[in-house]
Amino acid sequence: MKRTVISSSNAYASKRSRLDIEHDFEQYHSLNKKYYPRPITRTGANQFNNKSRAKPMEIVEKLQKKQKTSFENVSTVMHWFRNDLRLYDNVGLYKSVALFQQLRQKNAKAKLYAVYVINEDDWRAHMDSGWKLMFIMGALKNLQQSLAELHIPLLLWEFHTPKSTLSNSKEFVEFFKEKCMNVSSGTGTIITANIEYQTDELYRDIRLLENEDHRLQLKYYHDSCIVAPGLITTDRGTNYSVFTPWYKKWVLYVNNYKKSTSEICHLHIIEPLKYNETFELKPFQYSLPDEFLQYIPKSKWCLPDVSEEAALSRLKDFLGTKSSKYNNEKDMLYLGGTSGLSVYITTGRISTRLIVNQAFQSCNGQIMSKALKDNSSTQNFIKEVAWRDFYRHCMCNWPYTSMGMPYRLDTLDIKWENNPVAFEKWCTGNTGIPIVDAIMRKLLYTGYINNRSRMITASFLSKNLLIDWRWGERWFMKHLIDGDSSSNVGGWGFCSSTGIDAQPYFRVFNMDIQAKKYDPQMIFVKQWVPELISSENKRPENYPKPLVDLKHSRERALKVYKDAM
Ligand SMILES: Cc1cc2nc3c(=O)[nH]c(=O)nc-3n(C[C@H](O)[C@H](O)[C@H](O)COP(=O)(O)OP(=O)(O)OC[C@H]3O[C@@H](n4cnc5c(N)ncnc54)[C@H](O)[C@@H]3O)c2cc1C
Repeated sequence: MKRTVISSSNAYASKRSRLDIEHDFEQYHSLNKKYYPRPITRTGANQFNNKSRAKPMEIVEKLQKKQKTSFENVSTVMHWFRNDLRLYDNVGLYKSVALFQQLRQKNAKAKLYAVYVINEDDWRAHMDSGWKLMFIMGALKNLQQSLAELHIPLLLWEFHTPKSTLSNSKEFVEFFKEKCMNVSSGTGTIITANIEYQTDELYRDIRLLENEDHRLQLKYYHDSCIVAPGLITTDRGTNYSVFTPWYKKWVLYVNNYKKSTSEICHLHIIEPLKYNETFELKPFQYSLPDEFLQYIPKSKWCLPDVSEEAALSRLKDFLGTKSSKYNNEKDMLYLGGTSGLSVYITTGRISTRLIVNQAFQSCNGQIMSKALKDNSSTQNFIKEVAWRDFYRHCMCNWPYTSMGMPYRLDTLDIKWENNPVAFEKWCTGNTGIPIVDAIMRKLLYTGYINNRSRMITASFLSKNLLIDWRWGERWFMKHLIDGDSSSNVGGWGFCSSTGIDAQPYFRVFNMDIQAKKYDPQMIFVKQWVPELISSENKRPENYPKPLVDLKHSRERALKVYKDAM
């Protein structure tokens, strides 16, 4: 990702000024009660497991089965963009164009639109970061231009209510229907959209499906995964909760498609439209409120290029130069050894099908080696992209993990220490453990840290500090440019031993070993913790003493976890 080059002292100065702003650490301690006054309980979560409560994804599928498409009195087709802000290989958009072409044969005046809906309350409830929202706003402007070249206007609708309402509410359904009616001048509209797998979003879609009528028909599609949720099950038809066997099936599934084509994944490319609708391209009037931008360093921030082309060229660069070294370099803290594609993937500026198709070209015809341990660098890169699918599948299978609950419900009994002062020090990079502080400061300053960094800091928070992993999970969402609830919950569950296919509880990262292995010359640490630049082996006065003793805190974690599990 292209970012401004900053000197270490700038980084620290900027972090200090940000500290003055960051005051409400309590918001990370629990779900926001304004939006979730009655959070799900362990019993409620178990209802999904014992099938006494239907999973939202199943409800969507059931409702969709009953649907029939009718073009009667329909004049408008509209694609509703969500986390799929791209033209290239977008299933819902592709279907939208196909439906429109069918409709056009019946109604020569039919129109095709695209829409994006802003609900700031959804952003607040989900703790979307300023970095990510700024990226989305830039991407929308760019998308508006690209769509205009296809003669498709992109509308921006804002849903605001005085009482802070999420989009899974009946108020939203009314708002949405009314907006559609206005666009189609009182006739019917067909909406296409790609499914988002978090429960709030699925319940929003369910509500809309339940309120379908002749004025509004909704068509939802699987798009964000390479293999859609529900397609990979064990031979007994149950859901996988362990990655490796799931991944082997995933590979089989993908290879099966490849047998009949030259590509490994099917891409959905829209043909040029024979359609020449003219309209005035008006700049969007919306600007992000300050509350979402307060954590962004004003003087130095630099967003990655938001265009679809930038995502493609980033992929090309990565596959051309770095991917062959991925196995050795992906974890190094001082190198950019990974693709840096996550913000593009999270916001949907690039499809993971396209990524895997392109990466596959350098895999000698095999997406995975016969023995997993022999996977080449590029094969392992594809495997990482598969982890993203895995976590999405899991969120559909265990929906309570999208409602603030751990996958392993027994871990609710862990007696967290939850020291708010220790939490603040972790958040702001002042724990006195250099590697943790360097990573947390980088996160604050840039909105991005690599996977190893996320694992190190998540392990430190949940094990060494014994702070409920959900505090850290929320902090990450609020500060990551690529914040994605299923991967974030999945990653935190893995590191804190509370989630799906997690590390065993007795695996506690040793911070000294992590530092020696992934930043042996302290290049990364000295960049972000400039206090340590000139300190040979002595701890300088202006750098905090370690918040915990690593050995003692490890033993404490083992005991507390063991007592609960
Ligand atoms: C505690 C924790 C929190 C995380 N939170 C997020 C998050 O909010 N959003 C997010 O996109 N990823 C998250 N991850 C996964 C991973 O760290 C990032 O996807 C990755 O660091 C992004 O950088 P990259 O694009 O350069 O990755 P690359 O190594 O180049 O990987 C390419 C893509 O594969 C996917 N991917 C890679 N590793 C993982 C993984 N372990 N799990 C799921 N998908 C993966 C991502 O889409 C990534 O962009 C988290 C991991 C942990 C341990």
